[in-house]
Amino acid sequence: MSQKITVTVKDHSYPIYVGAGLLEQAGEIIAPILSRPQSVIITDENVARHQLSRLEKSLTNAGIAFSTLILPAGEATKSFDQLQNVLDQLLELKLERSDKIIAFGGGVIGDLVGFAASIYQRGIGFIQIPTTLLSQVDSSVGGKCGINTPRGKNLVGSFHQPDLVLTDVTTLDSLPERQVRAGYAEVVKYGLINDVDFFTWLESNGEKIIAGDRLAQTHAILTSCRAKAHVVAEDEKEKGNRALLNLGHTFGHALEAECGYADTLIHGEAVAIGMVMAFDLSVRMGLCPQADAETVRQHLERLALPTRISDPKHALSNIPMTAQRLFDHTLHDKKASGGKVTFVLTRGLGQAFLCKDVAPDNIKAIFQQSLDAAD
Ligand SMILES: NC(=O)c1ccc[n+]([C@@H]2O[C@H](COP(=O)([O-])OP(=O)(O)OC[C@H]3O[C@@H](n4cnc5c(N)ncnc54)[C@H](O)[C@@H]3O)[C@@H](O)[C@H]2O)c1
Ligand SMILES: O=C(O)C(=O)C[C@@H](O)[C@H](O)[C@H](O)COP(=O)(O)O
Ligand SMILES: [Zn+2]
Repeated sequence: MSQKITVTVKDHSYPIYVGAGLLEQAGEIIAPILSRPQSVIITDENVARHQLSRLEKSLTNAGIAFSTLILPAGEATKSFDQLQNVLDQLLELKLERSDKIIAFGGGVIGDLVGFAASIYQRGIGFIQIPTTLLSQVDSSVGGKCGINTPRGKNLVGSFHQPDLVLTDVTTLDSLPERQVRAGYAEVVKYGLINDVDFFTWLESNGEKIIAGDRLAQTHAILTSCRAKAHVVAEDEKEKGNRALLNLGHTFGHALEAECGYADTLIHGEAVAIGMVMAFDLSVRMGLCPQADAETVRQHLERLALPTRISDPKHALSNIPMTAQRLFDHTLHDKKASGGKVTFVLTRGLGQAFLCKDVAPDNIKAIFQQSLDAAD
C-alpha cells in the first residue's frame, strides 16, 4: 500500500510515492519511465551497507541492468571533487541523455546527484529514493540541488526536478537516532511556517516519530510533502514565498559553514538552532510573543535537538565562533539582494513571513545571545 502526492511545476509534474516496502517494488515502478532497461544507482557507504541489496534485487527482478557508485557518507561529499567524480563515472559508463540516474540516500546524495544530473550532457533525468527522515520530508521534493563551498552552503547548484520520488518508510529502521532527530527539525518547520494544527499534532506525536512509529512517521512525511509540493507548485524558482521554506536556515547555514560541514553539526540540528534564533529575532523586533518562542524552544529541547550554540551537550559548543564571523556568513545567503538579506521571521506559531529589513545589529545580537545562552 502506498500513497501518492503529485508535484506540479510548470513544464514538469512528478509523483511522490510514500509507503512501507516500496523498495521491493522499485524496479516495477521505475521500469516504465526508463528509455532502456539500464540505470546507475548513486548512494553512500552507509546506505549501501544497510539498504542497497533491497534496491539492487528489485531492479534485477524487473530486468533493469545497473551500475552502482558508492560515495563517502557525510556533508563533505557535497563538493566540487565529488561532483567531478560522479560526472567522470557517468561519462565512463557512457550514460545517454535519455537515461535516468537514481539518487539513493539522504539529502547529501540527493542534492549532489540532482546537480550532476542537471549538468550531465546539459541535463538528464533522475529519480529520488530518499532514505533519511530529512530527505523524505524535504530534500527529495522540489528540485533544489547543489554543493557547498567553503564560503557557504549550497552556493553552487541548480533547480532540477526529479522524475519520481519513491519513499519507503522502512528505510528509516536503519537510520541512526541522531539523524532521525535532525530530520524531525525540518518536519517541525512546516508546522511553524503556516500550519499550527500540525505543530500541535507534533507536540503529542513527535516522540513517536523518533521512536519509529510507522503511522506517525507516514503522517509526518505525507503532511510535509503536501506542504512542500504546494509551495513549490506556486514558486518553483524561489522568486517569492518558497523562501519561507528557509525558516531558520540563514542562521543555520552560517553555523554549518563555521563548523566546516563536518559531522560536528548536521543540517537538521543547525535548522533547529536557526529556527529558535528566527523566533528570538522576531521577539526582539516586537513582532512575535515571547511565549511562542519559548514553546518552540521547549518542544525542540524535549525532542533532544540543540537550541543554542552554547549547548554544553553538543559538540558545536567547542567550536570557537564569533557573532561577527557568523554574521559575515549570512551575507552570502542566496536570499540577499542589494547587500541585504531577506529573513524568515514570524508573528507566532504558524505565522512565518519574509522580511527584507532587518538591522545588522539585531542579527549579530541574536548570534551573540545564542553564543552566551545558559540554562
Ligand atoms: N534540496 C533541498 O531542498 C534540501 C532540503 C533540506 C536539506 N537539504 C540538504 O540535505 C542534506 C542533509 O541531508 P540528510 O540529513 O539526509 O543527511 P545525509 O544525506 O548526510 O544522511 C545522513 C546520514 O545518514 C546516513 N544514512 C542515510 N540513510 C540511511 C539509512 N536508511 N540507514 C542508515 N544510514 C543512513 C548517511 O550515510 C549519512 O551518514 C544537507 O546537505 C542539506 O543542505 C536539501
Ligand atoms: O526547498 C527549499 O526551498 C528549502 O529551502 C528547503 C530547505 O530545507 C533546504 O535546506 C534548502 O536546501 C535550503 O535552500 P538554500 O536555497 O537556502 O540553499
Ligand atoms: Zn533544510
